[in-house]
Amino acid sequence: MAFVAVEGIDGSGKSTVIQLLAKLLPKVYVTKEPSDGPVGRLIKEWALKGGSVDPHVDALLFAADRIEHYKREVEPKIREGYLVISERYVESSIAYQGAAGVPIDFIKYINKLVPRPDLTVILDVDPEVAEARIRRRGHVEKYEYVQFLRRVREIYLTRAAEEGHPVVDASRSPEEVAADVAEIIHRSVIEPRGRQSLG
Ligand SMILES: Nc1ncnc2c1ncn2[C@@H]1O[C@H](COP(=O)(O)OP(=O)(O)O)[C@@H](O)[C@H]1O
Ligand SMILES: Cc1cn([C@H]2C[C@H](O)[C@@H](COP(=O)(O)OP(=O)(O)O)O2)c(=O)[nH]c1=O
Repeated sequence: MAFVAVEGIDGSGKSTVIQLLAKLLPKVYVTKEPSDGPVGRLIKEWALKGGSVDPHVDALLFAADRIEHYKREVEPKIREGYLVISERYVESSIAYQGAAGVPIDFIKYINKLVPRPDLTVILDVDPEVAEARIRRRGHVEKYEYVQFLRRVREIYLTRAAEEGHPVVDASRSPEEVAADVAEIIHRSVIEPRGRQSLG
């Protein structure tokens, strides 16, 4: 049916909001990157724990995981008629590996093998707020430090302006954020498909 990517820095509330979206929208299939596949596991067990010496390696691994994720999981579920919502997709690589110094043209090029989503929504929150939320959650990972997340946020917002991605204020309650995101998905993804099927 359609494919939506929900993006934002760690602690912006993606997982929390996506769980609420699954209750607000029809026939939702939830997935995420890095995936649970072999490349995704390598990323989580090695790259994100500081194993990789160069962020280009991270970009390549995330791109490889994404191709596998899209072809094995996302594409089949779209064909089965689901509204597939992925927590993170290409914009995460552009924002995070871009902030780590990898040229954005390189990141775009290695992600050419997967299609653009029907919609990308950016959850936006001050990195200090996000960091405080993460601290309450527990483990902090390689890419989760405030000054780094400030650069990640800037790239997300630049990309949103360039590509027309809607940006949602994620500093509010999960319910308010989820209601806004659901309305955006309804307006730009679900309703246009309803009109198409009406001919
Ligand atoms: N809107 C919110 N307001 C306050 N706390 C939140 C909000 N959304 C999520 N949290 C909390 O912040 C932490 C990170 O949320 P999570 O959904 O895991 O973020 P992400 O998936 O973007 O890293 C969790 O402990 C969660 O309960
Ligand atoms: C998908 C993706 C994630 N990341 C980073 C963002 C996060 O800090 C980290 C893990 O993603 P995260 O959403 O935090 O997964 P989990 O909740 O399982 O820890 O990977 C990239 O740097 N590039 C990417 O392309």
